[in-house]
Amino acid sequence: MMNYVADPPGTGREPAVHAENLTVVRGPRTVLHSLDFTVPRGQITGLLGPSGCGKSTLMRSIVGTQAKVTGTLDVLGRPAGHPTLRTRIGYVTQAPSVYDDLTIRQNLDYFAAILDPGRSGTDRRQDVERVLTDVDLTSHADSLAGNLSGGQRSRVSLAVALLGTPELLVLDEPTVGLDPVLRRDLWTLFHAIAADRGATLLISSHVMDEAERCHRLLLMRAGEILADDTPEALRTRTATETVEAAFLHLVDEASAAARDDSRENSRDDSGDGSRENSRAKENTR
Ligand SMILES: Nc1ncnc2c1ncn2[C@@H]1O[C@H](COP(=O)(O)OP(=O)(O)OP(=O)(O)O)[C@@H](O)[C@H]1O
Repeated sequence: MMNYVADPPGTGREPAVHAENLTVVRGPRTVLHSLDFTVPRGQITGLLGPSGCGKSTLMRSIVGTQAKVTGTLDVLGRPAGHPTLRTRIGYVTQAPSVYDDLTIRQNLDYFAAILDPGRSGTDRRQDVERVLTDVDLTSHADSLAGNLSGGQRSRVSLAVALLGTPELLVLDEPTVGLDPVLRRDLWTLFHAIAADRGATLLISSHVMDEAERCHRLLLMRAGEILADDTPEALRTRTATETVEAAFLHLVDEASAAARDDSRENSRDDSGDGSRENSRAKENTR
C-alpha cells in the first residue's frame, strides 16, 4: 500500500484506517469491491461520491457495525470492531439519535454514562461541559432537544460523538440539509477539532464543494475508489479547476476504460469462437 509503513499495534503511529482488499456484501449484492486505501491521522479526509455509492457502508465497516466484511480493515492499529476501539471512535450516523424530550445536557449526560459507565459523576459532568463548549451550545444546554433547529441538532450529535475525546471521528453526511452559513460554521469546527486535538476526521458528503475543505479525499463511485489524494493533487492531475470537475473527469476516464475492457473481452470472445468454429470444421473433415 502506498505511503503505508506498518507499525506494531499500539504505537499510535499507524494510519487511522488501513484497508486492503476490503469487500462488503449487503443482501444479494457486493456493495464495496476490493478497496485499498489509508486514512492518515490528524487530518480531515472527505469521503465523497454520489448517493448509493457505498459511503455509509464503508463508514459502518470502519466503526465495526457492518456485517459481511472481508479483507483487511485496521482502525487505529486494531481490526475494525475490536472492543478497545469503542471509546476511541466517535460516530455520527445520518439519523442522529438525540432524545427530543431530554435537554441537550441531559442527552449528553445520558450518552456519557453509556459510553463509560464506570466513570465518576464529576468526570462525566466535566466531559459534558467540555463538549458543550466545543460545539458552542453551552447557552442552549437546558433547551429541549425537540425544540432545536436543524443546525443545533447536528451540533448535539457531534457533541455526543466528541464525548470521551475520541481519536477518530466518523461523520456520515453531517451537513446534509443545512444552510450555507451553518455548513461553513460546522466545517470551521471540524478544522478546529483536527488542529487542536490532532483528531482524525472521516467525513462523508455528496456535496462536492465540501471536498475543497478536506485535507485528503477518497472519491467513490459504484462501490469503488476512483481516487485517494489531496484536492490540489486531484485538480492538477486532471487539469481541472475544481474537485467536482476532477471527479467528473475521473468518472469519464473510468467509463472509457470499462468500455475498452469490454470491447477487448468481446474481441477475445469472438476470437475464441472462430477458433472453436475452425476446430469444429477441421473435426468434420
Ligand atoms: N440492507 C441492505 N441490503 C441490500 N443493499 C443495501 C442495504 N443497504 C444499502 N444497500 C445498498 O448498498 C449500496 C450502498 O449504500 P450506502 O448507504 O452505503 O450508500 P451511500 O453512498 O451512503 O448513499 P447515500 O449518500 O444516499 O447515503 C446502495 O446501492 C444500497 O442500495
